[in-house]
Amino acid sequence: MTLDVPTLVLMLVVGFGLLTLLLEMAGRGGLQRGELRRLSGAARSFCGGFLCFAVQPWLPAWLTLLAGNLLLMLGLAQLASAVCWHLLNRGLRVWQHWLLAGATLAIPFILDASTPARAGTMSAAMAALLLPATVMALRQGWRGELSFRVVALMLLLANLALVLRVCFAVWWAGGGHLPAGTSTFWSSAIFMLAFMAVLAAGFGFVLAGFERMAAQMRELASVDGLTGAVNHNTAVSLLAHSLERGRRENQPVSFVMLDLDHFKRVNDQHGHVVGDQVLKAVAACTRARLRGSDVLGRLGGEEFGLVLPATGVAGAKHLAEQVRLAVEALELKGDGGQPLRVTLSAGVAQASKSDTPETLMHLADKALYQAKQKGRNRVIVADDWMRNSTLQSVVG
Ligand SMILES: Nc1nc2c(ncn2[C@@H]2O[C@H](COP(=O)(O)OP(=O)(O)OP(=O)(O)O)[C@@H](O)[C@H]2O)c(=O)[nH]1
Repeated sequence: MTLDVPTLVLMLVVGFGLLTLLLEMAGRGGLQRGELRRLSGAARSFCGGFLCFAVQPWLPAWLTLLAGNLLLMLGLAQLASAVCWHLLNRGLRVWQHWLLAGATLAIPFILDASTPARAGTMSAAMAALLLPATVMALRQGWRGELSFRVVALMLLLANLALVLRVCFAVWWAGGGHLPAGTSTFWSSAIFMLAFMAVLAAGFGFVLAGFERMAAQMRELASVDGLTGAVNHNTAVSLLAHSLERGRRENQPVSFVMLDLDHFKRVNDQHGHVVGDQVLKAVAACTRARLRGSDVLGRLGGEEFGLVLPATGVAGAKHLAEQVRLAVEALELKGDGGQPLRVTLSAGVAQASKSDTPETLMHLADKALYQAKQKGRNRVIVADDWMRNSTLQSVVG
């Protein structure tokens, strides 16, 4: 198979056209992220730019070169901006806008220059526009979505190809040439390679957008938006997992149920906004006392649960007591800015070999009930009597 420049140009027109279509569909399908809108703008500009080169035989060369290079330059700036938005949630820096403006204004002046001079200058400007985004994608993007690594590698390849083209142009302008006048072909082919890498980066970007959205959906489905604690279902699943692991590794597992005392009064006296702030503060102060392997779950309104792997009843009681004291010491503010104090009660239970998440939570709930009965603001550990009555109620 032999490849010529018009075929390569046409392939890029079709490729960027498909990317534009894909991004349009993704946008309509709900993937309306800022960076993908910018990427869509970039894909349109690239498609338009290569279309200008494709119609070169039928239009004045100066017009197609001017419009084509302008659109490619604009596309690269939009691509760099999309990378910035994806990684840092911000647009291009002011100096990048100046670079774009300078490169754009320079285009009309280099149209009359020799082919190597024009190719070298344009490629250098394009590489300069793309370089900050490439470095950012390699440094920050590498730690993000796996598909973004494709973007980072393809941007690196595009940058390398553009730099290679600059070197080739310098060598060419200095009198070097390839046999049988193939210099123009190779200069164009390296240019096309750079934009094929940009095209691949574009498709990688779409995948990264989907990957990020899927992660956000997973988080939304498992985490309580107000407190950041995992929700009820997730807490139960994680407790089941910890019980299974505890049995296999012969390690104790404990569960603590925490409930704010007279929380209804807080809401009634200070309103739901203050109530929400209290819940957030209690969750944050509890989380600060947990190990990395512990789990804080929001089981319902003002009720939280702690899943404590590799923790016996003494450790769990100690932790619950620490949380109780820390919550009691929290300096909160009511709706008028007046000091507001809250307390909580806790029920602690250590799992037996045969416990399921339901029986263990039921047991901790019994202990919590007794803590409330005994006057609140205290920690009660489930005893044998509670365990027997729990078993009877579960079996019965
Ligand atoms: N602000 C706020 N309040 C909530 C939320 N979820 C539940 N609540 C409130 O929490 C209160 C729970 O009240 P109760 O179940 O009577 O319990 P309590 O007043 O804490 O009394 P004890 O548990 O017996 O000490 C209710 O007023 C609910 O409206 C929430 O997400 N935000």
